Formats: sequence, C-alpha cells, structure tokens
Amino acid sequence: MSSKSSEWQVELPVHRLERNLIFLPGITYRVVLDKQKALDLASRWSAAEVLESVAAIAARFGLSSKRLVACVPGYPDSDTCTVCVVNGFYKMSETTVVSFKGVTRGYIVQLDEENVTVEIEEEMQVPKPDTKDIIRLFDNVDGFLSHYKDESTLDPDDKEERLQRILLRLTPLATLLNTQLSAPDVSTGLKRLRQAYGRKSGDFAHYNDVLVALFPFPIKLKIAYLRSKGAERMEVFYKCVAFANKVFDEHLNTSYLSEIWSSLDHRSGNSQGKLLRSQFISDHLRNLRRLVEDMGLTRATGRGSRTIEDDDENKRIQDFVDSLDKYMINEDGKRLITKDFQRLKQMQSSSSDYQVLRAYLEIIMDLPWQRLDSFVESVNVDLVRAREQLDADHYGMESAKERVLEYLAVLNLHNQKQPRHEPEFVYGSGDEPPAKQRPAPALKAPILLLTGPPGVGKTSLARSIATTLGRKFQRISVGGLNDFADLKGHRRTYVGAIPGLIVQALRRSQSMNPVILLDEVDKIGSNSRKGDPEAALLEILDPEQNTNFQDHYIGFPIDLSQILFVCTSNDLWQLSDPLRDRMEVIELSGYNYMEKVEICKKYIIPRQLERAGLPSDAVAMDDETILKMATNYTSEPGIRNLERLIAAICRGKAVELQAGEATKNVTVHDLARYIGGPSHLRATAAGDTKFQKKYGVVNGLSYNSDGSGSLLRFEMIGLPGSQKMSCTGRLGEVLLESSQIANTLVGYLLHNNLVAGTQGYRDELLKRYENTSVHLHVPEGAISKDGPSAGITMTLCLMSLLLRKKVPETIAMTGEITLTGKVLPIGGVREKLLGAHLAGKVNKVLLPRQNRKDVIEDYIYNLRDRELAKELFAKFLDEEEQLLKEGRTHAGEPEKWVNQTLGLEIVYVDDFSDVLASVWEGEVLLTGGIREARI
Ligand SMILES: Nc1ncnc2c1ncn2[C@@H]1O[C@H](COP(=O)(O)OP(=O)(O)OP(=O)(O)O)[C@@H](O)[C@H]1O
Repeated sequence: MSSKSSEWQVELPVHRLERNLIFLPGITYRVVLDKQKALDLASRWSAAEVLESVAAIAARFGLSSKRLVACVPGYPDSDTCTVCVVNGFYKMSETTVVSFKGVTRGYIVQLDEENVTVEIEEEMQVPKPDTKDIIRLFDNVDGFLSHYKDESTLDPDDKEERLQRILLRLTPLATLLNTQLSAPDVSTGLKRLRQAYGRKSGDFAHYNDVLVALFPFPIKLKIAYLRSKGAERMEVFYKCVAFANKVFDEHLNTSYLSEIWSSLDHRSGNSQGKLLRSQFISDHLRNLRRLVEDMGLTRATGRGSRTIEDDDENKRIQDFVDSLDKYMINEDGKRLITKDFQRLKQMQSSSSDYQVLRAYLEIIMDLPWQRLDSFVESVNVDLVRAREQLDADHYGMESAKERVLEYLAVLNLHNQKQPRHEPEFVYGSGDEPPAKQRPAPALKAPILLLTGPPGVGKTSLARSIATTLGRKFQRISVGGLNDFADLKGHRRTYVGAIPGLIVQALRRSQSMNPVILLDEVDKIGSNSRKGDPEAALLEILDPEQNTNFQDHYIGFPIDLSQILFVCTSNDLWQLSDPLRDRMEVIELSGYNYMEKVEICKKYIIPRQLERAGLPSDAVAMDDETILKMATNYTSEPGIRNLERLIAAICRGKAVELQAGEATKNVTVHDLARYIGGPSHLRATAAGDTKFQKKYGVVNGLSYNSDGSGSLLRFEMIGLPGSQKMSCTGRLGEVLLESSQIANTLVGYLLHNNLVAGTQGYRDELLKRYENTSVHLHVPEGAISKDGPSAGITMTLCLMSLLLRKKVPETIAMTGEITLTGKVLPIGGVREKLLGAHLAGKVNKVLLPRQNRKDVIEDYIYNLRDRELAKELFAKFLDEEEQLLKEGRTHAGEPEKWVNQTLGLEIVYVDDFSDVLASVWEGEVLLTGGIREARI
C-alpha cells in the first residue's frame, strides 16, 4: 500500500456492504460479520494503520483511531464510498460485530478486491437550509407515530374514525415506518436533529447527512445524495425531504384516504361504488408496494431478487401452463396448476414457499402427461412374437408362459373393444386446429400376480412382458413399506414432501403406460400407525378407482388406468383376501437339478459371458460341473445364487484371458479355484449318529415362507419316566397340537391292541409307552415352524421309538393326521417334492392320497405341448375319481414323470395304516384298518 500524489488521496482496505446498504458520514453502524471475514478485514486495517497517509487523514478529521476502512455501498457501479473508522469489534463464537462510524465521503479512484484508492474532499460548508419542509417532516413523523399508536390502542365508536383506522392498518408502509422511526436510536436522533435545525448556526452539512441516514429514504435518493457535491447535494436533499412529506401526506394521512374513500361512495351507485373502492384499494396497495420496493426492502431490489435462471425456468413453466389444454390433465389439475403458477409469480424468490412451489411445478411439468394430439392407441400384441420373446428369455415355465400369453390375448381384446368417442364440440374462436379426440378411458385389464420362491424368474418374466409389449419397465419394491405416504405421496405442507412411488415411477419412465412391477406385495405392512399402505395399494390396483388416483403431493387426480401392473409375491397366502381377489395368479415353482443345469447352459452362461465381455465360447462347462454347483454350493429353489457363482467363474476366466493363460474348460476340480469350497451343507436327512439307536428319527417335508420346500428332520428320544411328551425347536401351536394327536393316537392303538405283529408283546409295549418320557426336537431351532402337515411324521416318530424300529432315511413324508388316523391333504406339494429332491438321499415320498391332483397339475404345468396338456388334465381327473372310488394307490404317468425328473417314488397314503405299511413294507400293520377300530 502506498500513498498517492495528492495528500487527499489514500489507499484504504475495502469493506463491501450488503446489497442496498449505504453508510453516511456521522452515523455509527454495527455490522455482523462472519469470523473469517472479520479477521481478514482486521488484518488489512492493521496493515493500513501504520501508513502515514492514513494517519494524516485520521489526524485531519481529528480521529484518535487510525483504523480506517472504505465502506463501498452495495449498489451497482457505485463510484462513491464512505470512509469509516472502526470504533470497535466484539468477538462472538461464530461471528464478530464490527462498529463503523462514517467519517467522510470517498470518491473511488481505483478499486480492487482488497483495497480501494479514494479521493477525499474537504467537507463542504452548508448554510442553514430552508427548514420549513424539514420541520413539517418532523411534524409529520411525530403526528404519524402518535396517530399510529393511538389507532392500535383505542377503539372508536365513530364510524368515520373506524374507517380511518382500517385504512391505516391496510397500509404495510405504515407498519414499516413505525418500526423504523420509533426505534429508540432513531427517534432520539430525530428529536436532537429537530432541535439542531432550530438553531441559527451549526454544522448543517452534518445535520443533513444525519437526517438522510436516519430516515428510510429510497435507496436511489440516498446514493444520489452520497455522491453529489455542492449545490447538487442540497437539491437532492430537498428532494428527499419533499418525497418523505409526500409519503406522509398522501399515503399515510388517514383523513385524506377516507375523504377519497367517501367521495367514491357518493359519486356512484351502490354496485359501482364497490367496484371503485376495490379498485382504489388495489391501486393504493400497488403504489405502496412500489414505494416499499423503492426503499430497497423487497424482492425487486432486495436480497431475494430473482436470478436469470429463475426467469428462464419460470418461462418454461409459463409455456407449460399456457399449453395445459393440450395435455391429458384433469380439469381440476389444470385449474390448480394455473393458480399455483399465478401465486409463484407474486412471491419473493428468497422465500421458502417460493422454492417449494417451484419444485412442485417443476415436478408437474416433468411428468409424462400425454399430449392429446400425439396420443398413441395401444397396438395389438403379436402373440407369436410374444411367445418367441418369452422363450428367448426363459427356459421352461410352460404353464406360466401360456398364462402370460392368455393375458396378452385378453389385453388385445380389450383394445379392440375400446369404445370410440364421439368428437367433442368445442366453443372457440375457430382459429385453432381441431384437437384430436380424447382417448377413451382404458378398459380394465386384470392385474397379474407372479408368485413363487425367490430367484425363479418372476422379475425377469415381468421384464419380458414389458419388452413384448414395447413398454417401459419400472420396478417398485413394496415389501416392508409401512407408511401410507410412500405410495400416495406426502402433502405439500410437509417439509421435504415428495410424490409417492407410483408417480415417481411414471416420472422416471417418462411414460404414462409403463409396466410397473410391484415387488413383494406379500410383505407390505398393514395397519401401520402411519396409515395402511395396503389400503393405498388396493386403491392403486383397483381399476374402478385408479382412473382418478389421488397422489397427496400432486393434489389432483391422475389416471393410472393405462399402467400395466404386475405384482410378485413369495407366499400367496400371506396376501390379504381383498388383494388376492384383485389379481390373476400365476404360480412359478422352483427348479429341479436337471432344469437348473439346462437353464445354466442355455441362458445363464451365455448371459454371464456377455456381461464379462468374453466371447460366447470362452467357457465350456459340462453338466457334471453345473450339477455339482447346484447341489453342493447352493440350496435354493431358484437360480440366483447359481447365477452369481457362474458370474464369478466368468470373471475368473476374464482375468486368465488377460494374462494369456485361459483354457476353456471348467471341470468339477476347477471349481475350488474360482468359487472356493462348497459353502452349503445339505439338509441332513434322517440317519444314525454314532451313539444313537436307529429309531425315532423321521424325515418330514416343510413349505417355507419364501415359497420354497425343504427337508425337515424330526428326532425323538425317550427317557424313563411318566408318559409325557415335551417338544422343542420353536414349534407353533398347530404343530404342538399335532404332537398331542400323535401321542393319543399311538396310545390308543397300543391299548386296543391294533398293531398287527405286536400282539405277542403288547403288554410290554404298553408299559414302555406309559413309562417313557418322550422328547421331540426339530433341528434348526432358530427357525419357527408351524402347520399341520407333520402329523404323520410325528406319529411315525413315536411309533418307531416305541417299536424300536428304524424308519429308512431314504423316506420322507408329509400329511396331516386326524385323531382317528385319517391322513388329510396338505399344501405346497410341488415345493416339498422339490425340497426332497434337492436334499438328496431321499428316494421315496409319502403324500396324502388327496394330493394326487397336485402331482397331476405339476406334470401338466411342465408339458410343452399345451393342447395335449389340457386333454391329459381332463383324462387324469376322470381317472382320479375312478381310482378314489376303488381306493387304489396309483402310479401313473405323472408319478413316473416325478420319478424321472426328481428321482422320487411317490406313495399315496389314506390313513396311518398305509403309512406303516409302506414304511415297514408290511411288517407292521394295523389290524382291520383303523377306521373300523374306532370306539
Ligand atoms: N426359467 C428361467 N430361464 C432363464 N433364466 C431364468 C429363469 N428363471 C430365473 N432366471 C434368471 O434368474 C435370475 C433371478 O430371477 P429373478 O430376479 O427374476 O427372480 P425373482 O423370482 O424375481 O426373485 P425374487 O422373489 O427374489 O425377486 C434372473 O437373472 C433370471 O433371468
């Protein structure tokens, strides 16, 4: 920093003032700065303090402190600033308050980021001004302040007075001036000034500065006053005073206002009077707004001024609002959007409401509203192509594919039946081209529900449907949702409100007719405290209601009827009845090992090779290797983990290829290299342990909550004691009841000597039964188990324990038992058979007789020739009725198929006698059949 040639020219540290802030000489101002800014400024003024030029200026103005700073007004292109002395600064935790006192004007010569060179002039001497207007101004201020205070405290009886009061309160400017002028500093300053102007002589230049500083004059006048010199400054000063008097006379004088008001009433008839009055109010408010804006207190010149981007964005919104009629938006919606946009235009851009409203309008604009003039009617789906597409994406699942094709055919029919609307007659200028006819509301297409265990291709089937239809695909996971607002959006009044998931999906897909997959609908929360999300789902899926879907954020109805909803679930029975009723259920079952091998060869390996960027022949894997992975590395009805393993192998191959050492083949022995050792321990089937005798252990079959089936081992041991049974392994109520049934039934059979082949030692058996305390345990104790289907398993367990007869570990069984020994049908046959197959070891499964229809269905489901399948289904059912009448167990085509594909022999059982007969191959039987032995 160096002093310039003129002794009145000096280089000072610069402090830029906030927008529209102007410091005037003679006034002390306190400014809050953030710590860093204050430190920075302090370092610059202490550097300047030591300079001679600065000390000279300080001496000239009789200042004790040499901390001089040039405060540059926050007004664009200002060429004048105020030289201030820093009186003091107070450090707070995050901020610092700096107290500046205006000393004199500085005319900017050169300005850079940190310093400014200013030229200072000797302060001019001013003669006593004409004080008539000045005193009138003081009177006006006093009159106004006392009037304003009275108005808010007294309650007049006089109608006229009351009107005046109302008019005064109508005036925002009045409140503003009251706050500013009645502030203690300002009002004492004004009082002192009034006295000073009353004197004959004095420093009138200084008094004028203080008056302009204290009074909230418009910013333009203030800056003009700051920069002007000599006579010009006096002119501006008189202008300021005249302006202020005008404000008080015309805008804040209530009797003047009420005079005009009453004259409006006299001049016109009643209705016209009302109109004129409202016009008067609006004119008045508009004038005041301009005045207030002029004072630099609102958006036009204030901090919240709009940016160029705001204007661009608002222009886009304006264009959208102007063309609302071209979009398929509900009439209410059009009205609300227009109104909201009008509101937006009135708001200050810095207000939080402005931001919220603009974000809302942007979202509305971004939604893929269909344009009436480009509405594309649904095109019929080519079913042959659809079949090809489904085959190209998925192996097997014949029945599911057929059901999907049926569904697509139904969609086609709906499209054809769509009623054509008569053209609408529109009143208008006739200049516009006729709008295209509005499409008819879509007919209600059924909603698909794909259900089955994880990883069996539900999601990818839904994706294929979207590809087939040529529509966009969106997936929404609704599992675990527990807030109504997740689906229906939050009301805009909430902070951070967003639209619901459905509207978000529409926005993402940029299409009004996407295929939306609602994943895991069986796991949606219900009866939650935050509203029931299931109820929201019902509304979305209900074709009656979803044409007028109300998203809380959007605030007006949206038509969802063109969306194709596909839902998935793992367990169909977890769905509530109303939800299930709305859907077309397509079941997808797990895959057996052979199917997994096929899927891997035909679909997964090529897909993973492509993803790894490898040529299609880079990996050759034989069936044995895939089988090993399926059996020893995974245990799942689907193929997700298997796919992951294959992906890992492909990545390993890619690395080898880069290193130039790749071979194509992957054999069983290579698996450890790519995917480590087998991670999965296969479910332990019934069998011996080193010390345990060979009886009391039986394989059951369970149907799990993820839609898969698995082998469940039931273990029972007996200890000397009284006849009682305890159970462990997190067994549910129904399962515990089954154990009681087993206990009673076995006791009954022994008491009544109904077990053939044991008559010789019946008494001994009875004694054993009565003196044994039995413990039943079902391993994997952390998993809770329930259901009636282990009835025969438990009864056989006890029988095996008491007879000391081993149940072969290659047999698994499922079936509910009644107290009279009858075996009742159970659910999840297909999954349980697959579970037995995946567990290995098992080669014979006992199923309730009445479950044969499930085996038939499973067989039919997997037949590729769908015509033949339908024929066969009818045939088998006929046969079945015949067989049931004759009471014979039958091993027909479906059973042979199960044997071939799953390696399982199926034995149907009608009652517990059949169970014993088939397990111990006739060695143990019930005499005469249990039904005849009923008491
Ligand atoms: N029959 C099949 N043919 C070809 N690929 C299949 C078949 N079944 C499943 N897949 C593949 O298995 C993977 C897992 O399938 P997907 O993600 O669709 O399972 P999901 O049933 O939706 O499971 P979740 O219930 O866990 O969501 C996908 O890559 C899918 O393409």
